[in-house]
Amino acid sequence: MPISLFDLNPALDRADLSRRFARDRRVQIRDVLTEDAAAALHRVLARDTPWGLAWRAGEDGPHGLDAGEVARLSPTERQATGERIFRSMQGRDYAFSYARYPILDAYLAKTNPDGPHDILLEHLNDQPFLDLIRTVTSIPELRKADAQATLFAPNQFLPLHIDSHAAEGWRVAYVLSLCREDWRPDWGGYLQFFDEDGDVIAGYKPRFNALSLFAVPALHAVSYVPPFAPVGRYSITGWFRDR
Ligand SMILES: O=C(O)CCC(=O)C(=O)O
Ligand SMILES: [Fe+2]
Repeated sequence: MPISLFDLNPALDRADLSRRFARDRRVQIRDVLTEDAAAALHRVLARDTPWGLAWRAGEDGPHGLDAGEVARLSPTERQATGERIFRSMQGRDYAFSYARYPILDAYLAKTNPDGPHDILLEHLNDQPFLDLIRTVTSIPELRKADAQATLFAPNQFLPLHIDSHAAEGWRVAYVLSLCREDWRPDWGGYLQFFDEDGDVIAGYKPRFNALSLFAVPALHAVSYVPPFAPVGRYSITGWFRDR
């Protein structure tokens, strides 16, 4: 029998998770999948995902490059992009940089029909998973999820923002973290939550097989991954929507 990419851990304490989400508007579900499913999904990210690049530097962007476009960037273009991002963050402009593979876009464009990313997207939108999320969040209207694979490599980051797309039906953001078990806190890449004064009120370390959920809008960021971190802040992320 092929290994499933998405078997939920049957032992989750849904009542406890739901109490925590109601209290904090966020919760992290550790060991959300079975060990085998999480390992299979990690292999898809580490071996079978054609990573593109998402970046922005102030008014320049957001840009979404696919893997082929990234491969064709000249060293001069790479350096110029890095400098633009650097200057934006030195000042007050918004910028970001991370590797990504847009799973929903690829599904709709039939880029790799019935490939592992398509199967994953179907599981994310299947009743067992949506039921878990509806129960934990107590939002019965949640009806679908989009998805992208993301990889924050050294020197990448996603600064403070709020996911302000409520008008498009975004209700709950999710990050399924699929990193090494022994991620060192000093390697950055935390999903951090902030108060209005800029103080960090919570932060989730990159983990293997942990699903973070939070109601949006909310002030959050992915902290900078320093040059000495190993490549590997892998996740599947997106939003659960009510329409
Ligand atoms: O990867 C994460 O931890 C969060 C990603 C995020 O905030 C976003 O894509 O809007
Ligand atoms: Fe976000």
